[in-house]
Amino acid sequence: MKKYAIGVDFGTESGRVVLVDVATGEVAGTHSTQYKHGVITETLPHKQKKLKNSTALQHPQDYLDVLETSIPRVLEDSGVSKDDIVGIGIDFTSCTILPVDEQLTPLCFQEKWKDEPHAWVKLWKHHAAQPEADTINQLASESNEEWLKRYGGKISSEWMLPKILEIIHDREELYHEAALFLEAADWLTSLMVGEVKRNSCSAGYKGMWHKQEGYVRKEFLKRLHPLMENIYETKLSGEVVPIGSKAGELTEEFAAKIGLKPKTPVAIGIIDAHAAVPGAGVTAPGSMVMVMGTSTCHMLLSTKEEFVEGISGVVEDGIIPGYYGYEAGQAAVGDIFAWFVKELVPGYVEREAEAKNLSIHQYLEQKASTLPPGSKGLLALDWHNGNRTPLVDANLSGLLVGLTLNTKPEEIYRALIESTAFGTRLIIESFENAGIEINELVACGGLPHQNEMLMQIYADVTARPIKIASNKITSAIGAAMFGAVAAGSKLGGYDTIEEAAANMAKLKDKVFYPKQDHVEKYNLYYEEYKKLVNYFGRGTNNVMKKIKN
Ligand SMILES: Nc1ncnc2c1ncn2[C@@H]1O[C@H](COP(=O)(O)OP(=O)(O)O)[C@@H](O)[C@H]1O
Ligand SMILES: O=C(CO)[C@H](O)[C@H](O)COP(=O)(O)O
Repeated sequence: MKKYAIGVDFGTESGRVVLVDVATGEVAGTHSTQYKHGVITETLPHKQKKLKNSTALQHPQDYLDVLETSIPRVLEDSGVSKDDIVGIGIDFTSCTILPVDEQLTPLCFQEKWKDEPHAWVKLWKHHAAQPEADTINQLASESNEEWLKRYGGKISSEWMLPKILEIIHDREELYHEAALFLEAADWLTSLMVGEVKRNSCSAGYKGMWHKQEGYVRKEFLKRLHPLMENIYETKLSGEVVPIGSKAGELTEEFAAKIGLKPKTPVAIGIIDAHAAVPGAGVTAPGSMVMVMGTSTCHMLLSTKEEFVEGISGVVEDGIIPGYYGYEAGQAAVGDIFAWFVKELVPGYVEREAEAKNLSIHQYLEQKASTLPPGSKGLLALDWHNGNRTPLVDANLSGLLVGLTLNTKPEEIYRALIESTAFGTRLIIESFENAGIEINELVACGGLPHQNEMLMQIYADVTARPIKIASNKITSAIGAAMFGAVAAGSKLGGYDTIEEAAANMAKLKDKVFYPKQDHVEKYNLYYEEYKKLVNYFGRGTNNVMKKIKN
C-alpha cells in the first residue's frame, strides 16, 4: 500500500499543500488557498485607520483556512485516504510573528485588541521596525557582541527582536498582555500538537538563538529596553526543537478540522528557503542551493562555523541536523529583469515578441542567447534593490557601464543577467575566503524553469555545474520530507532527512555544465565587476549613495 506525506508551504500571498508519495517523491496532488486578507498594508479589516508606513500585517485566520481548505481538497482530489498519510510538515516565510494569549489564541482575535495593529501578524516584509534594528545593530557593534558576526555584522528589521521592540515602543500595554510571541510556523505547529514548540531554524536565523550559547545575553537585552531583559524566559519561552525532529502528534480537535487522523506525526516547522535544501536533494556540504525567483537565497551546509562576510546567518542544526546551515542572498534577481522588461523595453520589441507569440522575457532570451559573453562590452552592478551579501547595504543602487549608440535591449538584458551571476560568484568567493567549499550548484524556485540561457550563464560565470530541481514547489516537497521523517520508518516514513531526500527529491535530467571558452571570458569580466564592487560599494567612496540622495 502506498504511503504519503503532506507538506504545506506558507508563502506571502497564499499557502500550498502538496501530497507526496513517500517511496518515490511523486506528487499525488497539490492545492493552494489564497489568503483572503492578503498582505495588510493600508488599514486593518475592521478599522479604517491608516497604518504606519512600511507596515505589512496578515490575518492568522488565513493560515488556518489554508490547512482547513487545502488539505481536505488534496485528499479528495487525489483519492488518497487519510489512513495513508504518515506525517505532515510545514514551512513558512520568516520572520513572521504574532502575539498570542495563554491558550495560543492570537490577540487580534480578541474584541479588545482587534483594532490594534500590533496585535496582528507581522509579516516578514514588515519593515517598520528599522529604527529598532538600527539601535540593536549600533549597540551590538559598540559592545562587540560576538553573535553579530554570525549574522554577517548586521541584523535585519525583519527579525524577531526589532519587531518586538517596536511593539514595546509603540504599545507597551499589548506587550504586557501577550503571553508569547511566536513565529507563525511555530504557532501552527503548536496548535496542531497541543503544546508550544519552537523550531531551531527560525529561532536561529531570526530569533538570535545559538545551540551552544543560547540566546543573546541579558545585559545586552536590558540595554535595549528593561522589559527585554528576561524576554527569552517569558514571552519567547518554549523548547527549541532541532530541525528534522517530530514536534508531536495531531490532536483530536485539530485533526478533525483538517480532515486527518488524530495522532498523525507532525514535524517541527522550518523556514521556506531552508526547506528547499533537502527539497532539492541536498543534505551534505559541498552543494550550494540557490532559491531563485524575484530574489535569490543561497543556502549551504558545512561542518564548520565560520564568520562569512555579509551572510544572513549561520545556524547549527538550522537546515539539516548535524550541520551548520548558512544563508546568504541577493536582494533582487528576477525583479531586476522584471523592471527592465516593464520600464525600459521599447515598443518595437514588444510588437516583435507578440508577433512571435512569445513573452518579452522569452523573446529577449532568444535574441540574447546569440550574443557573446560580456554583452558586447556592457557591465552592470546588480544593486537595484541594494546589496544583501556581502555588503549588507540596502542603500546601494544599480549601474550599467559600456553603453554606445548601438546598444540593443537584448544586450542590456543579457548584461543584467550576467551581473546577477557575478553577484552569485561574489557570494561563492565570500564562502571560499572563509574556507567553505562549494563544488556544485543546485537551483530551484521559479527562475531556473523560465530561462535556460540564464542557467548557462550562471554555470559559465561560476565555472560550476548546475543541477535543477524538477519542479517549482521545492520548499513544499522539503516540508513533506520532514513530515515523513517525523513519522519514522516504523510508520512508513524515514528515520533521517538524508534518507527521505535520497528517495523523495527529484532533479531534472538536464545539468548545465560550464563551457570552458565562456568561463575564460567571464573570468576577465568578473575581475572588472569586482573593481566596480570595490569602487562603489566598499571603503570610503560614497558616490553611489551621494548621487542617489
Ligand atoms: N523568462 C524569464 N526570464 C527571466 N526572468 C523571468 C522570466 N520569467 C519571469 N521572470 C522573473 O522571475 C521572477 C518570478 O520568479 P518566481 O520564482 O516565479 O517568483 P517568486 O520569487 O515570487 O516565488 C520575476 O521577478 C520575473 O521577472
Ligand atoms: O527571509 C526569507 C528566508 O530566510 C525569505 O526571503 C522570506 O521567508 C520570504 O520568502 P518568499 O518571498 O519566498 O515568500
